[in-house]
Amino acid sequence: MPKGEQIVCGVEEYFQERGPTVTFSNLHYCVQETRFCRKIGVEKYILKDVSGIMRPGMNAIMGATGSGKTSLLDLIAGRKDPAGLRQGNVLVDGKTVTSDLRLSSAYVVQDDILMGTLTVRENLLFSANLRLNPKHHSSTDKHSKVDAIIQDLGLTDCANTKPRYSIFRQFDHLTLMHKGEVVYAGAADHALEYFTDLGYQIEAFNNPADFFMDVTNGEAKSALESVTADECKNQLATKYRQSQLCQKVLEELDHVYRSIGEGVKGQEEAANYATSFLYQMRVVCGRTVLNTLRNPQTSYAQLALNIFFAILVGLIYYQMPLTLPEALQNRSGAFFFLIINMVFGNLSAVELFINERAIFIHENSSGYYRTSVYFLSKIFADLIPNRIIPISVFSAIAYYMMGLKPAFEAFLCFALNMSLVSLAGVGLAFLVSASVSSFAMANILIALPFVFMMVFGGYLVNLNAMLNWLSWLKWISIFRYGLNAAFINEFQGQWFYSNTTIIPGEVFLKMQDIDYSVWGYWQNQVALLGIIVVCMFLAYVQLRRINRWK
Ligand SMILES: Nc1ncnc2c1ncn2[C@@H]1O[C@H](COP(=O)(O)OP(=O)(O)OP(=O)(O)O)[C@@H](O)[C@H]1O
Repeated sequence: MPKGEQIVCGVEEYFQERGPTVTFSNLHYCVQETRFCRKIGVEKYILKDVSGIMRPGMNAIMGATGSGKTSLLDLIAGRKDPAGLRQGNVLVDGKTVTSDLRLSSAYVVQDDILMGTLTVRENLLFSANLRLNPKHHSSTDKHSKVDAIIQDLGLTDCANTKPRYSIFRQFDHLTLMHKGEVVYAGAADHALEYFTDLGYQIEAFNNPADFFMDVTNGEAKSALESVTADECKNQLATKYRQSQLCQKVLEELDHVYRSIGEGVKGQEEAANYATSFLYQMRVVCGRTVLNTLRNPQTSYAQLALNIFFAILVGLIYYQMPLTLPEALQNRSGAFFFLIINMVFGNLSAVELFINERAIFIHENSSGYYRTSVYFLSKIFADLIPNRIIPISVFSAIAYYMMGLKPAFEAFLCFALNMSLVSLAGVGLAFLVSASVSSFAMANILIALPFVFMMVFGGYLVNLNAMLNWLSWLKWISIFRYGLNAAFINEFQGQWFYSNTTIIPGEVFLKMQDIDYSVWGYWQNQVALLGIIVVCMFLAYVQLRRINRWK
C-alpha cells in the first residue's frame, strides 16, 4: 500500500516505513433489530469502546463466535453501514480512508466470493485490471504482480488445516475480543504473560491460542478471583481497560489524533475508480463472456428449449389452412401458445442478478467498476446468447412450419414481435432479479404479474365486458400487445375461405376490436419497447439501491 503524499507533520515519524498503520479509536457501533424489512426495537451495541493500533506485520483478531471480529474488520474496511457508528473513527497512516486507499488495499472476506468458473490467476488478474490504473501499470506489470501474489500466498496446501501453534507464533500483534469489547490488544508473545498475571494458568501441552479462547469463553477461571469463570470472563474488558497496556495504546492514539488535529474528521470522499467506463466495460464484459463460455449450460438449455417448442408448435399447427373455421381457431390458439411460450420461456432471466449478488456487492463496494458497467455487461451477456439467438431460431422454425403469411416482411415483423414480447418478459424478470436476493421470492414476484397479464391479454376474458376498475390492467399486458400485433400481422391482407364465401382477415380483426391501421399495429411494438425500457431502467435503479453495507 503506498504512503500518502501529504502526511501531516509529526505523524510522519510516528508511522513506520515498511507499511501502513491502522488506528481506530473509541469505536461504538450499534445495530437495530429488523423485522418485516423495518428497523425496530432497541439498539444493540456490537462494538463497545474499541480502540487499537495495528502496525505493519501479522495482526490477528481472535475471539469466540459473535464476539465482534468481523464487525471490527468490516468497520475498518468501510463495509459497515456508517449509520450504526455512534462514535469513533478509523485512520490509516493518520488519514481518513479514501477511495485511493481502498483501490490499493484488499479485504478478503471469509465467504468464498470469487467467480467459480475463473481460475485463481484469472480472478486476481480481473481485480488487478480494474483496480490498477492502466496509465501507471502495464499489462506485464499487472501479470508479474499477480504472479508475486500467487507465490506469496501459496495457501493451497494449508486451506483445510486447523489454527495451529506454529501459525500463532507468526502473529506479531494479537487483539482478543469478547462481546464486542477488547479484552487484550498487544504483542502476541506477551499475551500469555498478561493472562498469567491475571491469575489464569495454561494447562500443560495446551496451545496458547486455545487457552485464550478458553479464557474468553469462560472455560478457564482466574486463581486470583473468588468468583465463577463466567464472572471472570465478564470482567476481562474492564481489566484490560485498567491495564498499562491499554493506557499505552490510548496515549499513542491521543498523540496521533492531537498531531493531526481536527482536519481528518472529514468524511469519505465520493467513490473514484482507477479505470475509465470503457476500459471497465471491456474487462467486465470479457469476464462475463468467459464465464458464459465456460458455463454454457443455460445458453444450450435455452436454445434447446426454443427449438423443442418451435418444432412442437410447428407440428401441432402444421401448415395451417386458410379455410374456415379452423383457420381462425388454429391461428388464435397458435398465437396464444407462442406468446405464452415467449414470456414464460424466459423465466430463467430471474437468476441473472441473484446468482452473483455477493460478488457484485463485494466488487462494486471495493471500487472495481461502476454499477452501470456491471448492469450493461450482464444484460448483453444474457440477452445475446440466451434470448436473441434462441428467439430468432424459434421464430424461423415455428413460422415456416405453421405456414403463416408467406411474405418475408411478415416473417420479419413476426420475429420482431416475438423478440419484443420475450424481451418485455425478460425486462420484468431482470427487475425482479435486481430487487430481491432469493430465488423463492423472485419466483413468486414474477409469477404474479405474468398470470395477471395473461388473464388481461384479451384472449381469456373479453376486455370490454370486464369490471371497469380492472380494465386498466390491459394497458400493461405484454400478452395483449403481443397478441394484437401477431393477429394484425397475420390477418391483414389475407383472405379466408368457407364453403360459400371469401372473408378478408380485416373482418376478424374488427370483430375482436383490434385497430389494424399502421399506427394501430406499431403502437403495440412501441408499447412493448416502452415496457422493456422502463423495466430495464428500474432494474438498474434497483441494482444501485442494493444495500452494500453489512
Ligand atoms: N448488521 C447486523 N445486524 C444485526 N446484528 C449484527 C449485524 N452485524 C453483526 N451483528 C451481530 O453482532 C455480533 C458480532 O458479530 P460478528 O459477525 O462481528 O462476530 P464474529 O466474532 O466475527 O463471529 P464469527 O466468528 O462467527 O464470524 C453478533 O451477535 C452478530 O449477530
